[in-house]
Amino acid sequence: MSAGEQEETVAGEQGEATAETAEDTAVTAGRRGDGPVADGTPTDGRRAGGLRVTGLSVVLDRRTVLSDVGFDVRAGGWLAVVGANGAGKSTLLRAVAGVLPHAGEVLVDGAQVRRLSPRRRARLIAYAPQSPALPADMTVFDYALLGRTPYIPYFSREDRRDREVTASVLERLDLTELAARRLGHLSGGERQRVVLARALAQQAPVLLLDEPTTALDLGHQQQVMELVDRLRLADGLTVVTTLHDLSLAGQYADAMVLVSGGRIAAAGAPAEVLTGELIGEHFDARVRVSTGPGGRPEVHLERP
Ligand SMILES: Nc1ncnc2c1ncn2[C@@H]1O[C@H](COP(=O)(O)OP(=O)(O)OP(=O)(O)O)[C@@H](O)[C@H]1O
Repeated sequence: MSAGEQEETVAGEQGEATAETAEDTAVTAGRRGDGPVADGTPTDGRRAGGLRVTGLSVVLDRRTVLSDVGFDVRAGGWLAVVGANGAGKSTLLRAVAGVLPHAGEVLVDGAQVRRLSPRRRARLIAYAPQSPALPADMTVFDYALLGRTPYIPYFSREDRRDREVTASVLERLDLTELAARRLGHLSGGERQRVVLARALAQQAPVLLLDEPTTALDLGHQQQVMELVDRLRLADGLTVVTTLHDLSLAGQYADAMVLVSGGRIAAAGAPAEVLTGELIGEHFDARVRVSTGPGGRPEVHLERP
């Protein structure tokens, strides 16, 4: 049984089914059925990889950790989820990934994810957790190959294409040299890239990444973010990622939600969310926000 299955379920009533009118797609964060749209364009949640989350609530250990969270991400959009420690970001990603019991709805291309078999769901949503327990004796290649499981028929083994996809992902993440290495013998940053490799090998249209860069050196941070962005632009991948590095989030995401106390406190374009005022209020930090290339916000810590 997974950790998610052991955790306590469900707050509040079930969320509504997908909304279909223009009014229903209005950009009003935190209301059931509403939410920001990754590029400011309304989405009907029915295009390839379009993600809609409505009325998402999670109770853990009798405590409401997420309350009535809603947002839309257009197919091919990149939504960054930001917020202070304990705000509920990882919980949000885990609920969307379907590994945590929740109230509310998650829709991909209009389909209610909770109604799909785990196998069908895994073909739609790939999730790279922050620091999963890894089997120490498994090789890097075999672990990344697990991403192909939803495509391998029951009672069969992977085929040549599964191995090719896996090898190609490892190469793009600088992991080819480590393919035969046991997971127990990797550094923190190498482990993090292997977890990402497994998610990418899944080739799902929606990719959820929980803090994908925390253990990475600068070069590998850039490599991972650029790779994800290239996949997004080339294949229309829809990306949702939590990120503590607000400038990095502002550089890559085209929409942002700020989570605070389990609710969405602000939502919109990065420049609308990454303001000195909002960061001061929700992170208890003093910062200066400047405008970088392309008008994207850059956040600098300032000594009080
Ligand atoms: N199994 C659990 N039982 C009870 N409370 C939990 C459980 N898991 C997480 N929480 C609580 O839920 C809240 C949200 O946790 P979550 O991990 O989603 O925060 P986060 O925003 O991702 O934080 P961080 O930035 O530190 O990673 C926290 O207060 C945490 O202590």
